[in-house]
Amino acid sequence: MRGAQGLKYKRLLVKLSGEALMGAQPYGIDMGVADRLSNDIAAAVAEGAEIAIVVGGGNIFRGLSGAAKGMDRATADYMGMLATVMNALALQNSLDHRGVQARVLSAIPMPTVCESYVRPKALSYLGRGNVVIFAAGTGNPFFTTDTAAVLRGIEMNCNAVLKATQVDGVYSADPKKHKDAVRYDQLTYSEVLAKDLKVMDGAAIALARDNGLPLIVVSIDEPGNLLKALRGEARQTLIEGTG
Ligand SMILES: Nc1ncnc2c1ncn2[C@@H]1O[C@H](COP(=O)(O)OP(=O)(O)O)[C@@H](O)[C@H]1O
Ligand SMILES: O=c1ccn([C@@H]2O[C@H](COP(=O)(O)OP(=O)(O)O)[C@@H](O)[C@H]2O)c(=O)[nH]1
Repeated sequence: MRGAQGLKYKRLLVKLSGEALMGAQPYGIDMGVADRLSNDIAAAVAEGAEIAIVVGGGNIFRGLSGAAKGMDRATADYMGMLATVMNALALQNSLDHRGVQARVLSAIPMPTVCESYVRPKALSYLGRGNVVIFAAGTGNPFFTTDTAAVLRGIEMNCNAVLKATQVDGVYSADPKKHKDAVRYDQLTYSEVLAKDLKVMDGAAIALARDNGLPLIVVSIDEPGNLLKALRGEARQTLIEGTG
């Protein structure tokens, strides 16, 4: 039975970093982690939420690392975007096994592998309760999947973008390196940019600010956090507003 009562956000864009899918492994996809994330997504869909996902590719290939080894940055970035497609297919497969219909839409057309991104098609799938997984980032080199998440979040009329990460919010400094870092419950976009808080890249924050799209940063290590975030009950940092 679908009904979105009690949800603060009905339509959410979830950004999953490639590293989230890696689990404790040094590289690649841990299907156990993909399955745990799928359980959270399935629970959210069962509550009537409309879930769109942008997956990263950092567990397989990052353009910047390729460029550091002497590749052309644009070529390396295309390889990074292809890595996101692999992650998207793994996640789709995992959702499929839970009876959740998920569609992979790629910003780089590859018709024998998955569907291509077409905005009205994506909107129609979301309206029908399908999970939509956006692959290949924005389709352009020199961008990140964080920026792709905000872009698709705006295009899909999402109520917010939720960045599912390894920390439980935005801190005054990287909490993995600074034990005394302070966690914020709420920040404005301008504060994140002015303090240079590196939880999402500046292009993504500026795009969200210019379009008034709220950003939520939560930990994915805690099972059930997605549903809590949709209800507005998760331990998180909310980025919105002016000032
Ligand atoms: N000010 C900050 N607040 C929170 N996390 C931060 C901050 N600065 C750096 N980080 C780091 O950013 C990481 C989250 O970014 P994420 O996008 O998940 O990683 P990736 O680099 O794989 O895209 C956290 O694991 C944390 O260690
Ligand atoms: O619009 C985009 C999105 C991603 N990428 C490339 O894909 C890689 C993987 O994405 P990202 O680093 O954002 O993944 P995450 O950190 O979320 O795992 C990046 O390093 C870039 O090389 C790109 O070129 N354009």
